[in-house]
Amino acid sequence: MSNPIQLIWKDKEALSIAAAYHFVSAAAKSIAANNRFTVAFSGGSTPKRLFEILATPTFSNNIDWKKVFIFWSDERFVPHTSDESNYKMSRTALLDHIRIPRKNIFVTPTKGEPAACASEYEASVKAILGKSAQFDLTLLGMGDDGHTASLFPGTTILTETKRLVKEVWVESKQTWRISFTYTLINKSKEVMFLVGDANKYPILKKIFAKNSKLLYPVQGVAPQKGQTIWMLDEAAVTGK
Ligand SMILES: O=C(O)[C@H](O)[C@@H](O)[C@H](O)[C@H](O)COP(=O)(O)O
Repeated sequence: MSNPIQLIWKDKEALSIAAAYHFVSAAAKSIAANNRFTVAFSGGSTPKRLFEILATPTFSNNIDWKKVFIFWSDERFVPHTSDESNYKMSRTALLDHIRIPRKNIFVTPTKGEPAACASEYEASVKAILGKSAQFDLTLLGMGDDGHTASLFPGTTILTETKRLVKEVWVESKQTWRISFTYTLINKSKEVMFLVGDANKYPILKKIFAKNSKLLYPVQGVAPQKGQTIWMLDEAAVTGK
C-alpha cells in the first residue's frame, strides 16, 4: 500500500479540471498497457462537474471511449430515470455527449429485490474484471458524515469481507443502496477521492491528523496494491 497523495486546488472548478486531466492520462496509460480502461464512477456534485468537463471536446477527444468500461461504485435503489440516480447524473453530464458503446456501460440494476440486484452487479464486475477484480480507477466522494460509496456509518456492509458488491439499508436515509464493498474498492489500482467544500473540513481534519483514530467509513479505503489520490479544494482543507 502506498501512502495517499493529497493534492489541494484553489476551488472545486480547479479540482475538477485537474481530475479531468488525470482521468485522460489514466485512461491513456491503461489503454496503452492493457488495451482497456476500467473505471468506477461515483455520485455527488463534485464528480458531476468532472463528468461535465470530460464531456467537452478538449477532454473527450483525447479518450478512446471504445476501450473504456464504466461501472458505478454505488447506486441509489431508484429507477434509472430518477433524478436521484447516479447513473442518470452521469448520463446527463457525460455519457449522452460521448461516443461510447452501450455494451461498455454497466448500469447498476435497480429493479426487483436489492439483494438480487447486488448479486447480478457483482457477477458483471467479475465477468469484466476477472479474478483480479481490479479496477484501473475508482472514483469516490465523501459525505459530511464520513461515508464513501454507500459505506455509511453503522451499516452492516462495513464488515463484509467476502462480497465485492452488496445491498445496504441506509437507516439515516431510509433507503436501499447497492455499493462496492471495501474488498472491491481496495483491489483498485487507483482510488481518486473528489472532495470539495468547507463542510468536509471537520472530517478531513480528523482523518488526516497524526495518529488519527478510525472514526469514519472513508478511512477503510486503503488499496492493497494501489494508490489513493485525494483531490481536495482549499475550502475542504481550511474550512473557509
Ligand atoms: O449518495 C450520496 O449519499 C452522495 O452522492 C454521496 O455519496 C456523495 O458522494 C457525497 O455526499 C459527496 O458529495 P459531493 O461531491 O456533492 O460533496
